Amino acid sequence: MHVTNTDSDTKIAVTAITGFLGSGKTRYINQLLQQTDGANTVVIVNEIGQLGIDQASWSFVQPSVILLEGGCLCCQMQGSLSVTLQRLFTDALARKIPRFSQILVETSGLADPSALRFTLHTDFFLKERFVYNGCICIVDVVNAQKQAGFVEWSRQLVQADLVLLSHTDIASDEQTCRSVRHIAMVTDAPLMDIPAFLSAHAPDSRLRLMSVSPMPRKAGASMPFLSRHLEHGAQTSSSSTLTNTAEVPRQRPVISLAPVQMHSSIRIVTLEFAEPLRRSVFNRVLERMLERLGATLLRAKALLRFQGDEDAYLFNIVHAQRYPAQRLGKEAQAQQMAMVLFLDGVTDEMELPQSADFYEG
Ligand SMILES: Nc1nc2c(ncn2[C@@H]2O[C@H](COP(=O)(O)OP(=O)(O)OP(=O)(O)O)[C@@H](O)[C@H]2O)c(=O)[nH]1
Repeated sequence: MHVTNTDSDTKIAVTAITGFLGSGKTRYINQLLQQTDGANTVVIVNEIGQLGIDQASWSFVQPSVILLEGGCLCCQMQGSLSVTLQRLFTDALARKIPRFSQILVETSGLADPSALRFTLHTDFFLKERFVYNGCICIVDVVNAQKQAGFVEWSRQLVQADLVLLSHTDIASDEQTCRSVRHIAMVTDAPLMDIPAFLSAHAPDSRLRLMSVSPMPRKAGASMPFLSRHLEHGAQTSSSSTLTNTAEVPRQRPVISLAPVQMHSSIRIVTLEFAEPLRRSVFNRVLERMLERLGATLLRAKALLRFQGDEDAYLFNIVHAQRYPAQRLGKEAQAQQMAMVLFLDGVTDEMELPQSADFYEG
């Protein structure tokens, strides 16, 4: 990572936050924004094969989140990223949205983050106005051994300027040591565990660590600030949205994605649910599904509602680890219910889960 003073003083800093499926990117950015003045920051979240599931967990923290969904940054979404960055710049210039000094791009768990750098360096408009500020790669030390076999894991790590270790609170010392040794074989980027990183740096110096020089914030500028995009129906492409669910949740369009997509060897299955589920049936079917999928399941995420309950819930599963469901606020009420599964090693004989399974149980 090398940023000249001139660049970092005058251009908007763009930082890639990468890491394999379920490594903890969303959680890390949430923590970072809670501890810093997120008002000068825009977050762009790239999701592959998902229906705004990450956006649901975002809307708690701050609404300056833009979702690029339906494909991967390194494959289908590069054009949408350019358009989104251009649009942000011109809207801030025209004072349609408050000024911001940095952008965090959360890549999908399968993306090659070099696509971001490439886009910023090759697009003339972007090159003049934005500066690549480096790449933070989050590595889950509990699952690093399993994930290191995937080319995506190494590609992300190779691009890292800083490696942050997640799940150290639940990892054994042995798991952490082995993961650190493995990481060191791929990159010589500095490495820290996330709690240590967050507590060791005051918010300002944390931003500077990635060579960001925060610009003074316009007095009175406050979030939420992206509603204009919605008012003008600003969609960057048919498969991406520029949206602010916290402010106008019901305007978010429902997008139907291909139910099965591939990314290298990984199969991405999206299940959509039209009606709230019965909790007991869901739990039973989920257990059965996890057992049946076994080691083929790399990651599952779901945003669901249940009969007799107004709230929506976010479910996170990483390999065999099922995290406690997270109750979401009212903002998530209008969001499409969906479950996304990332599978590896699926054979043709294997029956893929269907949304109907969760109603029949
Ligand atoms: N105990 C613990 N749980 C964590 C940690 N980091 C993430 N998690 C949990 O792991 C699950 C996945 O975390 P996310 O932040 O959604 O991961 P992600 O990298 O954004 O996931 P994808 O976008 O699907 O690749 C969530 O339930 C998190 O709360 C950590 O350091 N410790």
